[in-house]
Amino acid sequence: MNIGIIGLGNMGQMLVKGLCKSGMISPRDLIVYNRTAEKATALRQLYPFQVAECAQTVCQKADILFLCTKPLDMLPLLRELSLPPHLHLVSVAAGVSLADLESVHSGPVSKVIPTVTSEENRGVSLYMNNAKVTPSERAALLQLLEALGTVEEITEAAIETATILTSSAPGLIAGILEEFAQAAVRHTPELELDSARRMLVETMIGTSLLLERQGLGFDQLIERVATKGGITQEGLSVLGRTLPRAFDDLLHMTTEKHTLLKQLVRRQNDSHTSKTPTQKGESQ
Ligand SMILES: NC(=O)c1ccc[n+]([C@@H]2O[C@H](COP(=O)([O-])OP(=O)(O)OC[C@H]3O[C@@H](n4cnc5c(N)ncnc54)[C@H](OP(=O)(O)O)[C@@H]3O)[C@@H](O)[C@H]2O)c1
Ligand code: PRO
Repeated sequence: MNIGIIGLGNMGQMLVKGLCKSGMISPRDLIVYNRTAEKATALRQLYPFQVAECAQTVCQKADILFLCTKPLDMLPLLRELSLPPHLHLVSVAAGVSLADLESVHSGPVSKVIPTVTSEENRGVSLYMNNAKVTPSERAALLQLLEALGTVEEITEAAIETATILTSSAPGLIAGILEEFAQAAVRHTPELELDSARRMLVETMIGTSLLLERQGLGFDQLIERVATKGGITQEGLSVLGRTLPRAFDDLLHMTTEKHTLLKQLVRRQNDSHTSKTPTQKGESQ
């Protein structure tokens, strides 16, 4: 099976690395195109994938096509291409709905929200597909996504909040840890910032292992750490007072951003469909 990838930024590169590292595919099964050709050069030393001279070649050669451009680059690019009717199109763009994708492709369409952690074959891919995706196309895609970690089938109604929990979360967790390290150094200048960061990274990895290998729930882990009447309990009380508001704000603002992005994509689509065929021809 030829797996096409258009766009070799964070997500395109994650797909190359995650799929190849998993052993599920050979790099030669991948056919890749990026606007800036040089981006493929270094990665190709490690994973000798096929490089296409243009996006159209990827569409012609691929059995399944991962589109990994930014949301507002996606529909304009798709409109420039001549898509084979049976090509299974897989968009990874936040804010681009199945309906948006169906407006440019009459064949099978899936939407996946991957995560950067899948580069290490761990993490959650969110997945949904339209009615044109056949059981065998779905199975083939799920097999690839399962090589990248776990898969959660999701609805449009839940995907935005789930995106924050799975796909934004690696960046958000890094942001939280950085704030934690900075606060520690503000509080105790004798502690070096890099040392605080190292302590937190190792502690986070150990915490993840306890949660996973011992199957502990968050509440059980808290019980094992927070001695009754002890120090950690004081810290947890502060978090209980301050974090609900912070996370409510975070979810509110990220939902607003999703809404704005969806409006921009919709507007882009509307302005295209309202143009006359002559105007469309002129703008190409
Ligand atoms: N980053 C994440 O963790 C994450 C997670 C889930 C979903 N997503 C979604 O994934 C998409 C990509 O995000 P990203 O972080 O990977 O962005 P990115 O690093 O900016 O990568 C986008 C890539 O698309 C390429 N591109 C743009 N227009 C193109 C065209 N016409 N033909 C070929 N290639 C083109 C760009 O090429 P150049 O090199 O020329 O700029 C760039 O390499 C977004 O839609 C985002 O919503 C991202
Ligand atoms: N990265 C993309 C963004 O920040 C989508 C979720 C993770 O827009």
